[in-house]
This record gives sequence, structure tokens and C-alpha cells, in this order.
Amino acid sequence: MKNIHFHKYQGAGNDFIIIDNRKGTFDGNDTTLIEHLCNRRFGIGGDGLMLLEDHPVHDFTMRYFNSDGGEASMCGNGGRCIAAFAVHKGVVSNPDKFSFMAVDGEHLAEYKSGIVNLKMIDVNSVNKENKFTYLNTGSPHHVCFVDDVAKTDVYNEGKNIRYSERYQPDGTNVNFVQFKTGNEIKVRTYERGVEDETLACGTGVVASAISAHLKKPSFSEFDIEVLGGKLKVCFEPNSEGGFKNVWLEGPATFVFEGTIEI
Ligand SMILES: N[C@H](CCC[C@H](N)C(=O)O)C(=O)O
Repeated sequence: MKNIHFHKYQGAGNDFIIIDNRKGTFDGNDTTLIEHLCNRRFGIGGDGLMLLEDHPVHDFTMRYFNSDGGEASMCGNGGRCIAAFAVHKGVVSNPDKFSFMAVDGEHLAEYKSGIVNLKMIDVNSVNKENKFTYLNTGSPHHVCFVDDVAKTDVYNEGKNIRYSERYQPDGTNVNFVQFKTGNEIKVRTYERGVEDETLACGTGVVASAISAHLKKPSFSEFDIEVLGGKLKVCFEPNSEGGFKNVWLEGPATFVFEGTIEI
């Protein structure tokens, strides 16, 4: 038996287990353990788990795992939460502005009073189809627009798209977007690797905001309502028809810490 010390954080309701693994004692290859820890009945519970590890140049390295236990692509809300954790634990050199390495590259982060603004990767390829948009914002996202997200069967419709032939073998996350007034949108997301709807998806709202910009090009900053709260995304067009200076801003909140014996 061994004890694992952990912290729980949530970003707009997308919740994560964070483990300080700078001593390298946690085995990131133990898929079964990670799935167990994320289980909301038999473990701690979470949409995902993150390991904070050392990095030779940046303030730290972020490793992200979905609740199915598999190491995954970038998690925007997870990035915001591990940034807040790093500030709270004094891991970063300058709490106002610092950087970390993740699976999709370097991320700048700014922290102020519980709000984290996270720089995301540039988006250089947007596949605009008739009824949906497909793009990668650190994770792959299918984005479609609906009249009313509250009346959308996110689980079943999202699951069907996630497992559809088009996205084999890796699958995709699926976002349903509703325009409100001006630059306001509502987003609900079915998340790959969680295999359910989450209360927010950071890379998903970035993908949704870029897709909304393609329909409303006068806006390059969007206020986004998700089930778990509110997020903000801004970006600039780049010279290749894609997008740069992509930022995801919102709350990242400590919930509790503990030790679990496994
Ligand atoms: N489930 C996603 C990764 C986490 C994305 C989400 N939690 C976010 O905030 O970006 C995937 O496997 O592509």
C-alpha cells in the first residue's frame, strides 16, 4: 500500500486531480491507477489528472491524463488549473507571468486573484464543412451550431460523432454552440476520454469561439457561457489564414487536498 497526496482544482466546473510529481514517484504509465483515481465512486473523482514535473527551461512540465487513464492531448482548463496550483505552491518564478511545457508545446500563463489567462497554440488549419467545423486547438474538436444547447442531447449526439467513421481511430471532442447576442455564445461539450459531457472544455471553447468568428468575423473575442461558469477567448488572424495570440481566460479554483491510500 502507498499514500498519494493530491490536490483537486476546477476550472468552470471541469475538474482535475493534480499531483506534484517533481520527485518522479508517480508512474504516469499506470493507466489503471489513474482511471481509479478519477473514478467518482471508488476514487477521488475528476475529469482528468495532471502531473506537475520539472522542466529544464520552463517553470514546470504539465502531463495530462483523461479520466479513462490515458495520457492525452492538451487540456485548456487543466492548463489553467495547474497554473493556479503552481502559483499557490510557489513553483513559479514570477506569479504574474510564467511559462510551462505541455504536450502541444510551451504555454504562457498569467495569474491574478484566482483568474488564469492561458496562451494556447496557434491554429493554422480549420476545416470548414457545410454543417460543422473541425480544428485542433491543442485537442481535436468537432464544432456544430444549434438553436438551443439546452435542448440538445449532448451525450448521445456527441457520442455518435465522437465514434463516427470520420474520426476513427483517434476520435474527437464534440462541441454544440448557440449564438446569444453580440459576442456571447453558449457551449456544451462531449469530451473524448471522459466519454461524457463535461461542465466546460477549454480547448473546446477555443475551437467554438474560432468557429463562431468564421460566422461573425467582426468579433475576435468571445464571452462564453458553459454549464460550469463563464470563460473568455480572444485571438488574432495570422498571415496564413489561421489564428495566433489565442488566449483562454477564466477561473481556476482550489477545491480540496488530501491523501489517498492505494
Ligand atoms: N478530453 C480532451 C482533453 C481535455 C480537453 C478539455 N478538458 C480541455 O479543457 O481542453 C481530449 O482527449 O482531446
